[in-house]
Amino acid sequence: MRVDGLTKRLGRTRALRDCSFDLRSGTVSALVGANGAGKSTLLKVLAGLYRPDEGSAVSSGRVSFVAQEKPLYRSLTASDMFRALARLNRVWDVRRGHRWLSRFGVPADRACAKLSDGERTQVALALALAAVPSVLLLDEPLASLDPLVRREVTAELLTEVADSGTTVVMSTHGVTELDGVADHLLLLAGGRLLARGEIDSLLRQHIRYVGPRSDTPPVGGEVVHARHEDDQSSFLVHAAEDVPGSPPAGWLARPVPLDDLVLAHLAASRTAEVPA
Ligand SMILES: Nc1ncnc2c1ncn2[C@@H]1O[C@H](COP(=O)(O)OP(=O)(O)OP(=O)(O)O)[C@@H](O)[C@H]1O
Repeated sequence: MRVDGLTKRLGRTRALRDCSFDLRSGTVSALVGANGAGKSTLLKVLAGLYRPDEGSAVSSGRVSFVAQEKPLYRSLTASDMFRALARLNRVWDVRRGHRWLSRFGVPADRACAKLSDGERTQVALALALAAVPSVLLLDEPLASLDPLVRREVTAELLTEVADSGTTVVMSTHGVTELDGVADHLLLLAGGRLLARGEIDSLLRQHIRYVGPRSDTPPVGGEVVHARHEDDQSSFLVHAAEDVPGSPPAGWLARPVPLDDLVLAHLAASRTAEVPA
């Protein structure tokens, strides 16, 4: 997947601004950002539902998209939809779809209108997987699922995509759920990509320094967050390169968990003025 200088306007809103990133096939990316940051818009451009105003977005192979609203035919059962879509798609693995539903105990012979919200999510995921996609785009797929099923769904999805080499981009507000699941992070704020890259590298490059009261951090790099007390300062620094092993004298260096890293960037983006 290659996105280059992507800008998308919706009405008078610039929902995406000059976004660029590449994703190798088989990667699993967490797409995070505040409400209105542009996550759904990015997924819709990647799915080919929106055309870029500037720049480009190219995904190779078959693309499956599970939209946030999970539109399904309410009067049809999952089995009805599997049959109908088998006729419309050249590649269609109905057994894979049914396997997913049985795994989560979702009835394939009940009209979607009579399923719970979480069960409808499972039908939407089953349809997306039955299309045997090379790229799987999921817009907040976990939102309607209970905590135990969330964990099971992410684990099962990982197994499914690892076996097939599928590239996954999944938007979410629950970053902790994707810790250990996603290998890439795409962090959007005001339509711009604030941070992106391999999660392991981002975690190595973000360090919290705690030391004597100071207006400046003890090392170079972007200050994502700073807090000052009477005789102590704390800086969360994003270094361009991996951070050296030992901190400067008088300072403690602490690793930053993924959810803290994301929250710090989101908080910083809220206070920063985003130029129109
Ligand atoms: N059809 C539309 N017309 C005009 N503006 C729109 C339209 N759809 C979305 N927007 C605006 O584009 C921006 C990005 O919206 P988007 O739905 O992509 O955000 P999001 O990150 O998915 O948010 P959420 O986490 O709340 O789902 C928002 O400011 C939103 O108000």
